[in-house]
Amino acid sequence: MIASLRAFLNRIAGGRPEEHDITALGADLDRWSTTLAEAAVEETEQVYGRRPDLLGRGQATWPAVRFTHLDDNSLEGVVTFDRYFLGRHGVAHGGAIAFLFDEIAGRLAHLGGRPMARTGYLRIDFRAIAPIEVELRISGRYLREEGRKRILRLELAHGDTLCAEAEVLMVTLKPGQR
Ligand SMILES: CCCCCCCC(=O)SCCNC(=O)CCNC(=O)[C@H](O)C(C)(C)COP(=O)(O)OP(=O)(O)OC[C@H]1O[C@@H](n2cnc3c(N)ncnc32)[C@H](O)[C@@H]1OP(=O)(O)O
Repeated sequence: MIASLRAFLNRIAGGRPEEHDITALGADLDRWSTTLAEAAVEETEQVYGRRPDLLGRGQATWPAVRFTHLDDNSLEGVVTFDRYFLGRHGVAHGGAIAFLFDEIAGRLAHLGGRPMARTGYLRIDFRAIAPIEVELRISGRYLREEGRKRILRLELAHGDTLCAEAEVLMVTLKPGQR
């Protein structure tokens, strides 16, 4: 279903359907919204975004990263921004890159069984355009750990071109902190 939803969003973003198809699609979506409302559950019970075994952790609105290497202190992977993540002129939206980086930072921060942490800052430099619909490389590693603070470095590259880099602070949550 998630793969279908991802493909659907991509088609919506890249398509210009006929008027009658737009009307029919809206009606179909409304019907499904009603059905899904009846299946609503609490956050702790939901499946969406909670399947690390699936591409994109089982959520359709996250750029689908495929990790090629994971150890306790670093990760590498590939990602393709599809049409849904277009900013303009064939280039990925900067917010999509921020979304990608925050998610990867979350993954990196919790490697090696480290305790739960949240993003304190995510400082991004956009160095070159990140084209959509081509495979890009992502990498992340620990710069240092200081008490509750984990300082991480992330990179997004197209071939030899560095598209974006970020320094991220992840802060270990205190007992009882949400
Ligand atoms: C597996 C997939 C998981 C996906 C996870 C995705 C990650 C996310 O998106 S999390 C959502 C976005 N982030 C948030 O909502 C966080 C909101 N902020 C907070 O909750 C808090 O500010 C929090 C937890 C980051 C830090 O607060 P708190 O626990 O009170 O820490 P606090 O005692 O103030 O600071 C601890 C240290 O971090 C430093 N610090 C905290 N925030 C910052 C910051 N923005 N800039 C610089 N330093 C900071 C403090 O200076 C302090 O340093 P030191 O120990 O040297 O004095």
